[in-house]
Amino acid sequence: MKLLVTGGAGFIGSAVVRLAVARGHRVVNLDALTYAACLENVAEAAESPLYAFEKADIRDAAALERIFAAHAPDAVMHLAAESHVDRSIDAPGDFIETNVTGTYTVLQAARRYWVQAGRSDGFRFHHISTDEVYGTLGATGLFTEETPYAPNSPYSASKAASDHLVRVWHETYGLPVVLFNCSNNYGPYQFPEKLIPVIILNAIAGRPLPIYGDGSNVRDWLYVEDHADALLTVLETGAPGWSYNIGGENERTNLELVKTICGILNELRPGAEGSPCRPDRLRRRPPRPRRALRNRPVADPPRAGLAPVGDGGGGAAAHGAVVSRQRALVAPAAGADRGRRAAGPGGVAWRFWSSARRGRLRPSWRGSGARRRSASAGRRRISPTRGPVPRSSAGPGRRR
Ligand SMILES: Cc1cn([C@H]2C[C@H](O)[C@@H](COP(=O)(O)OP(=O)(O)O[C@H]3O[C@H](CO)[C@@H](O)[C@H](O)[C@H]3O)O2)c(=O)[nH]c1=O
Repeated sequence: MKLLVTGGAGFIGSAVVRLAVARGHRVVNLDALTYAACLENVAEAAESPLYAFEKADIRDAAALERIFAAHAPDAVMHLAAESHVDRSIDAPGDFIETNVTGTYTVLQAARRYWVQAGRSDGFRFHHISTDEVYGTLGATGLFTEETPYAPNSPYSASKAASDHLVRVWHETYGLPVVLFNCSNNYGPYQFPEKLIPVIILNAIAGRPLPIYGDGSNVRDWLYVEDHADALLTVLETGAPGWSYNIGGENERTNLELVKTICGILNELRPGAEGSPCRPDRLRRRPPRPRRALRNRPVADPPRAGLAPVGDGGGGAAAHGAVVSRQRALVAPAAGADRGRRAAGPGGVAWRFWSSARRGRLRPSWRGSGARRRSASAGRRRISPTRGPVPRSSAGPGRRR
């Protein structure tokens, strides 16, 4: 397949580009190279004849038209976005511009191209969004694809708006779209403004470790390469008009996560100057506005399946790279036939498997108990008017 990946020099986008090229897809990386993007993130893939780069802004309709015509992609994977919640609180304008106007402009360009190319059924527009659109979880439960949208920050409101635009380009114009909402990604090349790279870099440098509130907010952590794997898998097997939640089934409070990272760093650099990472380095920061705190005890040891890669040198390690030990796999639902039936015609239900927590492979899906409302996994049909709507569950968790 030939993929047009917007934001392919960013954190999640570059993981998609690297994996897609490694799997033999042709990839056009479209990126404006704003502050959080870096072509080093795709240096390996860029050596491949399968790879091409186009520097462009997703709000530039003329550039998009040229790029669609020049490369004739089979699918768009739209990841270009402003993504940092804190920045959106300080300066929301860029988020509206890039995430809303930008997504609209890409949708229009994709639609025009798709119509001119004869409205191929095989074309796909994949929109990669966030579980932030669902807002705040209670002390129990998980987000599902049917959770009502309740964004709490300018960032999440802009992503919610973009999700609605994508859905409507399917409803109104028939564009074959698929929508993804993921939990917190971590892994190589993450820009050091998010929690994990901030903590790693500060700890190594002997600086204070900033924790918002009392650190009891809970996040579900998804290894970025597992996320890329899920996105490419659904690209090959998923049906248009559906949305999928993607999570790592790996919930930790922020405080537990920070302590885990400290523990790992202390093992790796015992007695080194600037280390060890001590609790007295924790610095409480005021909680971010409009973010309720939830305190939910997590039973398992707070190791979080994280292990560092690299030696603190350049590349990934410079951004505080971590790699998941549990290596959550995207696998067809146990009893793939049952999964297929649950998901509806042409679709496959996916579950996330994890060896985390008890050190062995086990399904992170725990069946159709009270927390999970049905046996169909992690997706919902966007358009209820175009076919049966499977009951859905298996969304990532998010508690603040
Ligand atoms: C940067 C930073 C964050 N935090 C807290 C705030 C949150 O409760 C938690 C994670 O913060 P962040 O790493 O900024 O990520 P968060 O706000 O959850 O949003 C992320 O996760 C979302 C997916 O849920 C993505 O859509 C966003 O693009 C991404 O930024 O850690 C701290 O306590 N200290 C910090 O220095």
